[in-house]
Amino acid sequence: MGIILQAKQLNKTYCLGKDNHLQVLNNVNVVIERGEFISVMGPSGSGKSTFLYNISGMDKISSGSVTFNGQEIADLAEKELSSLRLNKMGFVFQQPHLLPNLSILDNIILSAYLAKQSSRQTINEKAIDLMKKIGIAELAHHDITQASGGQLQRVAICRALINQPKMIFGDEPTGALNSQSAMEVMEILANINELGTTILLVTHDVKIAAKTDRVLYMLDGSIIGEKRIGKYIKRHKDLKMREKILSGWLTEKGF
Ligand SMILES: Nc1ncnc2c1ncn2[C@@H]1O[C@H](COP(=O)(O)OP(=O)(O)OP(=O)(O)O)[C@@H](O)[C@H]1O
Repeated sequence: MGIILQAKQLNKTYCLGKDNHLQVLNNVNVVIERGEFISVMGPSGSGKSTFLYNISGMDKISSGSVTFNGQEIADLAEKELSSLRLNKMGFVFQQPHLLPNLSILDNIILSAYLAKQSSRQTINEKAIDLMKKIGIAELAHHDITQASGGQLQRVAICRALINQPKMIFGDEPTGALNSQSAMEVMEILANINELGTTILLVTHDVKIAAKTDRVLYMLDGSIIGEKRIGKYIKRHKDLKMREKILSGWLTEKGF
């Protein structure tokens, strides 16, 4: 398998003004193996999103080290970093952030055009294929106003997958969805992970975390514990047991 991402002594401090600094990440160490499906939990304000932005190169670390695919992110020039995010990483946020003047298909293929990896025809075929797998092929030529929240989040997942990333980062990807759509999106992410893509997502929801292999618990900018629950096997009884184990563990942590 091997390591895809490693953070060592990662610190992030925001400057709020003269002599006013806020340390949000505090000596965070983490090793993520290829193919893992990880969730990050913890109270509001504990630093989960900041952690995600700093390990994915979306924000600049203050000190320490983050390596992705063996490459030190802080050593990359802005152009190399953009290329890394475009070609090797996929992002899904709480809101899909789609462009309103483009069709759903064009929203999905835009980053593939920017990546310039394949011809226009190949990209279109790949996008349609992805949309079929994710159950939204009929929406290809629709406007984004013609789709539901759950469908738009599937569009965002297709967009994140179009350049075949090594790893997907999700910041509350199911946070704005009703429980049924949230579970459907989680099934899609679990299937993507089964095919080998590493996934890390931030969530407040035990039901979401119960479908991941390992849960990191963040408090006051540090990872203070982790729970390995292994690969999710799609059996209802098994899921209930995983939720129960996780809930007990989170209660111990004071969540
Ligand atoms: N750009 C910024 N400038 C200054 N402070 C920030 C910035 N971004 C985040 N913070 C602060 O960092 C702390 C951690 O925020 P972060 O969003 O990472 O927490 P979180 O655990 O993801 O919270 P939530 O669960 O509510 O989304 C908070 O105190 C927040 O106010």
